[in-house]
Amino acid sequence: MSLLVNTTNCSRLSSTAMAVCSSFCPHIPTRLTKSFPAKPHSLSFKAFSSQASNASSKDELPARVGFLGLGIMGSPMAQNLIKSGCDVTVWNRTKSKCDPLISLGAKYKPSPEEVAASCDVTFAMLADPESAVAVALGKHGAVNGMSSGKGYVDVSTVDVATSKLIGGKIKATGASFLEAPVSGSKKPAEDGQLIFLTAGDKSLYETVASLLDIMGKSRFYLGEVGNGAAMKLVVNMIMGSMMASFSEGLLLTEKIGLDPKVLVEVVSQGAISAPMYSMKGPSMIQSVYPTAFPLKHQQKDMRLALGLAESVSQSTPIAAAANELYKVAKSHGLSDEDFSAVIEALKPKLKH
Ligand SMILES: NC(=O)C1=CN([C@@H]2O[C@H](COP(=O)(O)OP(=O)(O)OC[C@H]3O[C@@H](n4cnc5c(N)ncnc54)[C@H](OP(=O)(O)O)[C@@H]3O)[C@@H](O)[C@H]2O)C=CC1
Ligand SMILES: O=CCCC(=O)O
Repeated sequence: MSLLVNTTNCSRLSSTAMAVCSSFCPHIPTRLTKSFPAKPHSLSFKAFSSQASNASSKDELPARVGFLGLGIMGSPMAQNLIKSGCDVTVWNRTKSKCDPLISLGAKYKPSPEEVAASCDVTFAMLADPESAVAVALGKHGAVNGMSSGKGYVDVSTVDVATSKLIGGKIKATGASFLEAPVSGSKKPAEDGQLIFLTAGDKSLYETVASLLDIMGKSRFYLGEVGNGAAMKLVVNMIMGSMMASFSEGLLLTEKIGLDPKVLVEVVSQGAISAPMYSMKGPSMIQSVYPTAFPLKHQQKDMRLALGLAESVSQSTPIAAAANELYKVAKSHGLSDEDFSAVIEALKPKLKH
């Protein structure tokens, strides 16, 4: 059950929430208004699970926040925490991506282990299950720096088994674990408008609620570890199929002599309207794909979603067909383009 809370940004949090927020971000005075990133819309709705409605009521010690993984998503998320006054320590495999954040005031540690050891709560935003495991559990991985009283929040998109593996090892140190994959892409990450799909330790969820609210517009608490990962995969499975279907529509419109720009407009006014179509349609028509969500990650999510479906014998033929298109697009060197480049897999020159 969800409770909808009408709010604009942290400046509208309750005084209790603000007090907890400032305890996480010691440089934030109780009045937060100017410290938080501006939200693009003057009014937005925040959806919280019913259990989360008092999530900011706990009195926590001041927290040092770690952030591992500074790619398209991790960088702006960490940046929003820093801009909000949080005490943030960063690490990224490619060190140069830490530099802009260090310029903004972040501290740097040379390994996930050292970040986790020096922070109360550590977030991880990694590419895929393999990198999430490597950073959490590998040599000098975060698990080596975890102990009772600390928390690890994995916001990467991974499968249920991976999340359970990481969560289990983290919890074995006495620390808490929360999975919190996000819906929303590069721009929502920059604007602090992500949607968190969380599951795991409820106490950690409550502890980091104010931090999630800096980076996002809503958060769902879904129970035991795996539920957040699974929900995220279902959402992205739908999105991947939608994009593949939209691609077919754009190309068919053009083939029959109609203007695909008009199709985008027609779609935007009807029941199947989706921001994704209006945002990406115009550039797809021009065959340009500025990367917000890399195609390789969308294909990874289709693969993981199909595995999830297989595990419960759920038939997903549409998603399976869409996945094949993403695989074709990858095989033609489009992995690092935006996932809307899947349309290229339907063009004659790319046909096998
Ligand atoms: N982009 C989007 O719109 C969204 C993405 N997501 C998900 O968020 C996660 C991150 O996505 P995004 O930021 O776009 O991806 P990027 O590819 O931009 O960033 C991936 C991050 O993972 C790191 N990484 C990759 N492999 C390893 C490894 N073996 N060891 C250590 N670090 C590694 C990269 O480090 P390095 O810089 O050194 O390469 C980088 O920090 C993914 O799980 C994705 O599915 C979720 C919602 C939206
Ligand atoms: O995982 C990527 C999600 C992208 C989006 O929600 O727009």
